[in-house]
Amino acid sequence: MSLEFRHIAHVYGQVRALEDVSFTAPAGEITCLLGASGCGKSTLLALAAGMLRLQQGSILLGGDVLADAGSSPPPEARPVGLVFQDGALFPHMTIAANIAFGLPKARHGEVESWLAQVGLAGLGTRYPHELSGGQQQRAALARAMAPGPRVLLMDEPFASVDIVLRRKLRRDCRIILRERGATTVLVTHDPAEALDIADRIAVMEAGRIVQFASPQELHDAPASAAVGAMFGGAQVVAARRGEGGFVTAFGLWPVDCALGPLPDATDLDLLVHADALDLAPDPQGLRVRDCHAQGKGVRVVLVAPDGTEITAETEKPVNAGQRYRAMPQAGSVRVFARR
Ligand SMILES: Nc1ncnc2c1ncn2[C@@H]1O[C@H](COP(=O)(O)OP(=O)(O)OP(=O)(O)O)[C@@H](O)[C@H]1O
Repeated sequence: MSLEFRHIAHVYGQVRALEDVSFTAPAGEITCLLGASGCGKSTLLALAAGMLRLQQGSILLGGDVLADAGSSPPPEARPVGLVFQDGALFPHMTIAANIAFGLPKARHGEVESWLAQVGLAGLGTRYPHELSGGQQQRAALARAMAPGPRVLLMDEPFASVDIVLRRKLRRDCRIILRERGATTVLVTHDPAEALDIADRIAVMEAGRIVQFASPQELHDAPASAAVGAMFGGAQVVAARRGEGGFVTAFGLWPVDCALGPLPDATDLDLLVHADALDLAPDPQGLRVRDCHAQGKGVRVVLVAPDGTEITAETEKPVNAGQRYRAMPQAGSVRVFARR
């Protein structure tokens, strides 16, 4: 069952948290709301959950109105499951009792199979404080999913778990959610997490959706330089269209470094991947500020005379005492009109 947001706007007093947000989380898929702190992700989720009343717009579940400005059913009247950052298990109940909580008595026999599904077989008699953070989150996931909600809303569900376990947990979680066919909306501020778990990503900026696309589409065709820079080592370089190329703080870059059509604008943002920059010694070039071997390659931070920095990735360490020219490879730079 799809979850559709239509023209949602929300204010807290003078603060405009959401402005004309419209998108559809497709049935059975995982949709991530991704954006910096304060962009409105949690507000959107709280509106869907019924923890906030809708002020403007409507939310539809499977094509039927779930809530609008005239009617906003409370959370318990909505067919949605909720998972929050801290898991929020009931501390005085065992894990099994937590999972059984939302189930009718006749279905309590299903608890064991839920424990097994989330990798907690044999731990049902423990209390939440007797589990690790990751185990608690998995129990919270099982508790939210056991009643079979048509929609699952998750706000930073892996935030309290360490980075190694987090990766495993979200991959397990993706498999369980996809197998169950739950329509999921998950809030995160971490682009890597969104890429790892989502079928679709709604990228938010200051209360608006700036792009709604699959991870592949975001990688191949970001809507702006800022969106592109969120994913995978790319950086934004300010430039001006000039005679023979792009005038940047790092020198003149030839037009053939551009990928795809050029926008009809003078002020530009260039999206450049660190590993697409070639460095060549140049006494008039950029100063090396840092050179850090990371195992796979070497990260080199260079500084232009005006203090602007750029990062390159090279195979071998550079000479920190030398100056270098940084030149993007042909066809490696996406060019956007500056907004
Ligand atoms: N109860 C509130 N009263 C006033 N302003 C609020 C309230 N809740 C949120 N805001 C403001 O609304 C905007 C959106 O907040 P929201 O919590 O939805 O963002 P977010 O993207 O989820 O942020 P974070 O990642 O930090 O949780 C922010 O400017 C925030 O300061």
